[in-house]
Amino acid sequence: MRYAHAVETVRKAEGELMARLPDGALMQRAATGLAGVCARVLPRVYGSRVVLLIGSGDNGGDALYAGSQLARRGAAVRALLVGSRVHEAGLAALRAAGGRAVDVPRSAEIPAGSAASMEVAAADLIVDGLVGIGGSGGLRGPHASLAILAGAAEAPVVAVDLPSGIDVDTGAVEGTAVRADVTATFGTHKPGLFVNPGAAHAGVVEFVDIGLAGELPTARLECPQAGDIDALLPRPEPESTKYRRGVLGMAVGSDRFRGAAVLAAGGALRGGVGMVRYAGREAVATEVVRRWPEVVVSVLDPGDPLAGLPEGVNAWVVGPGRGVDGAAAAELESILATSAPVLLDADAVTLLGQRPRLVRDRAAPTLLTPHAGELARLLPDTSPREVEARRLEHATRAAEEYRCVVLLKGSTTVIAEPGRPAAADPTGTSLLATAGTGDVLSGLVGSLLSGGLAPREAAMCGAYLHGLAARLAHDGGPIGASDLIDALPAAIRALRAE
Ligand SMILES: NC(=O)C1=CN([C@@H]2O[C@H](COP(=O)(O)OP(=O)(O)OC[C@H]3O[C@@H](n4cnc5c(N)ncnc54)[C@H](O)[C@@H]3O)[C@@H](O)[C@H]2O)[C@@H](O)CC1
Ligand SMILES: [K+]
Repeated sequence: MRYAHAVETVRKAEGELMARLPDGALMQRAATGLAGVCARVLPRVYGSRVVLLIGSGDNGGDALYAGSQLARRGAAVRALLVGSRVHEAGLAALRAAGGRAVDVPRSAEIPAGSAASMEVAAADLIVDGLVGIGGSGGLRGPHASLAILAGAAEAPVVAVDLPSGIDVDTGAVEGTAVRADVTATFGTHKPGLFVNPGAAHAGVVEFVDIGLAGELPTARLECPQAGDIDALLPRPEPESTKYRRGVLGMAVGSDRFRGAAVLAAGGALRGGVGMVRYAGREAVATEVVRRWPEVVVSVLDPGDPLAGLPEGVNAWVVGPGRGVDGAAAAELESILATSAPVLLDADAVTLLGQRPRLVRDRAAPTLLTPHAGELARLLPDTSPREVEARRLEHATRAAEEYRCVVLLKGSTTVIAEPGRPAAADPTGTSLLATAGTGDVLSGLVGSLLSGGLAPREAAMCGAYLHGLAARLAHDGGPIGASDLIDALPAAIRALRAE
């Protein structure tokens, strides 16, 4: 598991650790780790041209000390000083090691042909020490110009602690931010490194241990790795039966959206469910069985559909392609009245917006799996764009307001549960942005719920496998939701191999 802590927590932990260590010891640890990351990114250190972008805080100090270590190993190191101040001891160390510093004019624009722009263009490696956890908002003035120059340069960019300009606690990017190839982060991960758009600016994140672990409380955000998912995933045991492995009820699809039912059932079957019990109209049930003969169907009578809902299931998936009419609302209410865990997706999430108490007052576990548009409907005065820009914040708010677990789908899938650290899925990919992939996810997560995982853990495992399956299914061309289903067994096998 990778753990991320909010800025306030990092500062407190660093303060406590610093009080017990000699002056400057933490910065030396950070700088040594950073220099090691830089040395691995460069084909060779000796003779390389390294350009440091230096702001006025300790983030610049880390970069200056790391630069001094690289200079001692024979790199030609230039520091571009852009802040109103500079970390003096770091600068002295760089100079003593043979590095040079150039003052960048404080004007907003850095003209082409200026010394700074030529240094950046000719670099073999660019180190972003503009701002770290002390940053606020998008980059301003010459900081922004340097970030843009670094983005246009050929050289790889290593960010110090985090890419300057991303919001550390949320991953929001409001204005200009550095785009890094590698981020060397100190002491603990920061939430913005795991959540887009911040995550996309961070590149590969390398953790540098500065001995902070003992000072840190419970994480704000967790990012599961293959081994965590493997450990959580229910496995069939010798005494397993189809009932013990889980019976999943599915109220999905409609005459208009038959494919949603077929895809959701496929996601469930390949997720390892013991049995799928599909409930729906005859035409849909026929399609489901044609594609998946192992599904047991309950054909619902249009005159009295609630009477036909199967009993004895140990989790439900409701909503994809089901519609938002009165019958769908009555069905949702009836399923939420059971004591089984229920996953609500798509139309069921939309219906919930008008009836929040259905979930709020529920004793049994409930999991919502909206995309940004659906989540926006659950929160008054919130637009889908706002949800996309600050995913973690909005998923957390919805989980608290509806007192349930929320998996927010999208560019980074995040999972929130009141009183627990949020989780960010690391496998997401834009390959998943096609019709029907959400239906597959609902079935997959439903199968894990029916297998006995709690909603938060089922959501974490489902999101991870869903993204991994997309990556495995991809062989250069586009993929569809059906390909994801086919790739799920390989994704589960790959967990063990990783
Ligand atoms: N506190 C500690 O114990 C340690 C801190 N370390 C480093 O110190 C960093 C934090 O240092 P600081 O607290 O000095 O703060 P930063 O170096 O992150 O930046 C603060 C400075 O940047 C300016 N600034 C903020 N937002 C800006 C924006 N959007 N555009 C332009 N300028 C902006 C501020 O005016 C301020 O002068 C960490 O990220 C890490 O790199 C490490 O050395 C490890 C130890
Ligand atoms: K930085």
